[in-house]
Amino acid sequence: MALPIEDYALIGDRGTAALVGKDGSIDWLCLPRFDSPACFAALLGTEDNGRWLLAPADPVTATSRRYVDGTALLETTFTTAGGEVVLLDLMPTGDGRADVVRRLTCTRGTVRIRHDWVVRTDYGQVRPWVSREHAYDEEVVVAVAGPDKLVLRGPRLPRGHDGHHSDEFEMTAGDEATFSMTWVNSWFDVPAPLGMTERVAATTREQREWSQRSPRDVPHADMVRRSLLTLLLMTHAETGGIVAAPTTSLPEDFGGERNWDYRYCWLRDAALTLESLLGAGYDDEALDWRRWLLRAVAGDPADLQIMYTVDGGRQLPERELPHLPGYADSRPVRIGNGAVSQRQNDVLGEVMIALELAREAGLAETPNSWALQRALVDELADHWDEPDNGLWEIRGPQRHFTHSRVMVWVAFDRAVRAVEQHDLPGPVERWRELRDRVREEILDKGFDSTRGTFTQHYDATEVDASLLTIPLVGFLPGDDPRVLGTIEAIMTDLMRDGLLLRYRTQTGVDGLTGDEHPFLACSFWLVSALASAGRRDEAGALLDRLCALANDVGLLSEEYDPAHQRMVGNFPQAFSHLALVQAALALR
Ligand SMILES: OC[C@H]1O[C@H](O[C@H]2O[C@H](CO)[C@@H](O)[C@H](O)[C@H]2O)[C@H](O)[C@@H](O)[C@@H]1O
Repeated sequence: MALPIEDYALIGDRGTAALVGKDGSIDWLCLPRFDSPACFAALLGTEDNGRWLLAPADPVTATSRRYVDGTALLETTFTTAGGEVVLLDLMPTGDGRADVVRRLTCTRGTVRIRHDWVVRTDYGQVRPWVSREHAYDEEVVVAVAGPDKLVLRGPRLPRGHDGHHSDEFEMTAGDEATFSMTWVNSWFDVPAPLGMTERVAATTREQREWSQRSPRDVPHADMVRRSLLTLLLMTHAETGGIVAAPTTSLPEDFGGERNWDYRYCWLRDAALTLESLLGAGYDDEALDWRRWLLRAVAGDPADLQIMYTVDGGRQLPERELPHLPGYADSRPVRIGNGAVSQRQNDVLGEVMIALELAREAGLAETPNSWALQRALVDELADHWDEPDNGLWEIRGPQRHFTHSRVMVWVAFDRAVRAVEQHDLPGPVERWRELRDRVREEILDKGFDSTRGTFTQHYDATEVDASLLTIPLVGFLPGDDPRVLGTIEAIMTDLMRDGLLLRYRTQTGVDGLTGDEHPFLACSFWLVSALASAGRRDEAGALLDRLCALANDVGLLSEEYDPAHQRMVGNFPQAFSHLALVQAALALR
């Protein structure tokens, strides 16, 4: 049985990432890429679906964790009656390899350690062939199945029984034991051992240098730093693609069907991530992502997808994995994502905002980069009035979602500004005319003058938390009475225990069964909207409360269940962390 979501921490090498539990077990790891099949999938099943445990065998009386300052190196300290042992977990970056390093150091007394290495490839389903081999003057344990080869190294290698490789050994104060696991394709030889000391030092240095550039003149500067570093870990180093989260199917509703695969690059989430990185002064990342975008979207603008694989691939068909029982029995476990074929009209607006910010940060347009934006805006100009599935990717009927309409306005607005302010070529008269038309339409059909609020879609009287972005994208000023009315209506209708729901599921708008919990990004948007309305004290108090919801190492999932005080949904979630950064910047 997996731990509560908040009991996990993230380590990663910017190619993939792992979740390490407070109990010393790595319960989720896909190798070599975020969206590769998992070789440790206990998170969505049992330890027999694969995990790697290193922890005291004796009862643990206390556990504490922290990231080594400014890095994603995780340190877990276990105390037992007999002593104390510190477990350092990391995935070295920057060398193009896929390694996990786990170093145990006994700091006090004597501690008996339990080691359990259970590899199950293909999302916890396939038992590999495991053998001992000699390579590079040492004995190693090698697990092979299909395309995967996993090589375990260490001072004491575990022995096989019942599909597990296990061991127990004693450590006394001053002892150190370092284990590593390396993935290669099965047709390659066992790779050379890692230059451990040098790679650990280099990873520490790289991450520290990067995170030291994070802004300090913002509230919750440490949380902002951790969020930015978490977003960096979700950015694929080689391709520049940014995943929405490193997990699949952590449920939005425990025991329910709202279980989705987030290990892909949504244009919306990636553009918003980039906006927060640029806002925090990280300009270099914009170039990598723009290159990613140009490659992913290349071709006919009519073929634009709302999400891609991290290398820009277009195929991510949704399917279920019946062999996994799911986190807390939440079935089905899904891989791939059916939302890929949806129409979501907000996406281009998000992309145009991010690219405008990049331009303003000094990233010059190339002929290709502007030609692409122009082609996409022209394509939108031919379809701007069509209904869509909205940013929440509802699986019910398509609608004219007010948020999507506002983002259509944004797309035309940023295109007009590119011509007016950056001298880029384009049919500015047509874009201006469409921008003004969609604006009038929104104010006419998306606003309920009786209640004084914008509405979820043109046929609804319901509100939706996405409307909080209206002042943030510049559609109306933050102190406009229509914005203030919308903030009030959202706080009245969607607040649950001080946190915001995205929308009320009871209307059936999303075409799904079950309910969901407050969506953390929406509460961060409320912070930003309150700040733009001049209500900075209220905004600051809400930001304090939201930051306090992060787990002990500063990570947030997608949603939060205030009644049971637990995290819900995929973890850690870029949407939550990027919105945290933007909220803190709004209160700078
Ligand atoms: O709630 C239904 C939808 O949930 C997922 O989408 C959510 O996550 C996306 C990635 O962070 C985000 O872009 C979107 O705005 C969220 O609603 C899921 O991926 C969808 O398939 C699902 O329909």
